[in-house]
Amino acid sequence: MTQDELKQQVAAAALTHVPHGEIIGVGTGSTVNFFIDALAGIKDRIKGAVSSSERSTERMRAHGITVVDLNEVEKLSVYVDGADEIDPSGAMIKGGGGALTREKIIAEAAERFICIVDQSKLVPVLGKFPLPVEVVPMARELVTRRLRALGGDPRERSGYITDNGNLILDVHGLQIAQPRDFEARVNQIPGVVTVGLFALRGANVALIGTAEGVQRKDFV
Ligand SMILES: O=C(CO)[C@H](O)[C@H](O)COP(=O)(O)O
Repeated sequence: MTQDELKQQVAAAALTHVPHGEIIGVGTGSTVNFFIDALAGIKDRIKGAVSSSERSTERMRAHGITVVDLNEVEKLSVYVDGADEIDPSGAMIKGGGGALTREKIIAEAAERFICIVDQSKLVPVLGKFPLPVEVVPMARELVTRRLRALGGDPRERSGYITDNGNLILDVHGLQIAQPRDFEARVNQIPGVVTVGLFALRGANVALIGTAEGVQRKDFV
């Protein structure tokens, strides 16, 4: 099976987690694109979706899925999103697609985070994928120095501006053995908008696309 087929398979499996008559949270990325396309087939089952990026909003609207402002939503039981890496505790690196801030906001608002990944995203320790950090432009050099002091090699994502008008530093060379501690430390650097480490609020369920079918992993 190709990687795209694995993504498509896991995206279809996530439909069973979509609650009837509710608004759901929808993430960003190529795996989520397959989920949005599958969701279109059952769009009458949901009231609408909260979107984590302009790209996902556009794709959902093209399918006739109603996109709702998070501020108008009282209850969000489920958020479906991909990840760049996920470790055995359900902690993730996200933000390869640059949507980490809105993703983290929606993840925090949701009762359950359903992570959809193909098996290549499973890692024993987070950090091989460069950790994205969204930064207010005037703090670029300050945050770069602080991240170096934490052992990383931050590199600005060239020519990229987030949906919120900020830049992204991709931090190479990390081995994040204590993701919750590391997330808290990076969050505290002034100028950091969001670190793409989702450990303090990790996944509740991972659906993993493998050549042998979709596997499910629950995290406590
Ligand atoms: O965090 C994300 C976007 O900001 C994505 O979930 C992550 O990059 C995975 O993307 P893909 O499904 O394309 O591999």
